[in-house]
Amino acid sequence: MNRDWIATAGTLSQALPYMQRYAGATVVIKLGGHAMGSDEAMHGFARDVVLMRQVGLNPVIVHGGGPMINEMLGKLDIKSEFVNGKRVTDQATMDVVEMVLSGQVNNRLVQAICAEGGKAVGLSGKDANLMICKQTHKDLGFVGTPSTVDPTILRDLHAAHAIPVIAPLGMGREGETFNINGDTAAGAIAGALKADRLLLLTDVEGVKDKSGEVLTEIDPKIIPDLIADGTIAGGMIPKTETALAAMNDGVRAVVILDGRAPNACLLELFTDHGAGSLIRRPRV
Ligand SMILES: Nc1ncnc2c1ncn2[C@@H]1O[C@H](COP(=O)(O)OP(=O)(O)O)[C@@H](O)[C@H]1O
Ligand SMILES: CC(=O)N[C@@H](CCC(=O)OP(=O)(O)O)C(=O)O
Repeated sequence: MNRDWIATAGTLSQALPYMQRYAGATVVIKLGGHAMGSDEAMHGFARDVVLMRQVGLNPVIVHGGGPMINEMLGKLDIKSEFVNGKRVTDQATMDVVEMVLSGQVNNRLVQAICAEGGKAVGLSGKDANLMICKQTHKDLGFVGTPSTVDPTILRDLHAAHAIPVIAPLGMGREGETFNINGDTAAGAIAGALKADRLLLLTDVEGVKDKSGEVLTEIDPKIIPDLIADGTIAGGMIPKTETALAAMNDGVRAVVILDGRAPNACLLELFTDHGAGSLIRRPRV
């Protein structure tokens, strides 16, 4: 039993009503490469996911791995560049991306969740036609945007009490392999599942305003203005755009939070104060 977070949360009695409220809920969690830096962080995350499953939630994990891909490309002396947060992906780069995401990062995360007592099953967007992609933009090469998402396999895995762990890769109609930005993949999967929550775990506490304060709740209507005036920039743009697209597809709420903080997901889901920046339609 994971007791650390109970100490942080205050009391178990505070958490219980939230656990009951979320019983049966689908929660898609995107774990970015920066948030899974150390083995300790990965195992801490794995423990939280196992506890979620034990109290009756249906977690779906989508991972990134940008820093790990960079490291391998560096070793192989392959240069890489990003345009608007997306990696320009030629065939040689695609081969490395697939090897690192499916062969290394996915396997390690599956292993960590299994070691903590969960039944994790690793797959990529290619498995069971989970994500069929179209090319995002010619200039980016093999970068894909999911055009058809079939979440049947994820429902089957939940019925078997398993925890799906997904590498952000997809298949093209011509049999190509596409590299999908991790946030985009998580948003597409959350939308297809009409998830109750999409948690985007990153390396900052949340979305910050101009003065650097974390915005604990954001009305989706103001996000385009925050992007236009430069308050939201860089890697936070795809995250907030993913949040808007996922909510459009029927996801109830999205939270952007610090994945490096201990018990981040549990504190978000099972405490009064939550964590990070909550994006949802204001109640009327
Ligand atoms: N308004 C903002 N609030 C918080 N972070 C922001 C904001 N605008 C830009 N950022 C940047 O976005 C980064 C998160 O995006 P990214 O590095 O792509 O994360 P990840 O690798 O976890 O997917 C933060 O580290 C921060 O530098
Ligand atoms: C198209 C594109 O940019 N794909 C990403 C996929 C991994 C990812 O998203 O990793 P993080 O979440 O750790 O940033 C990449 O090649 O780096």
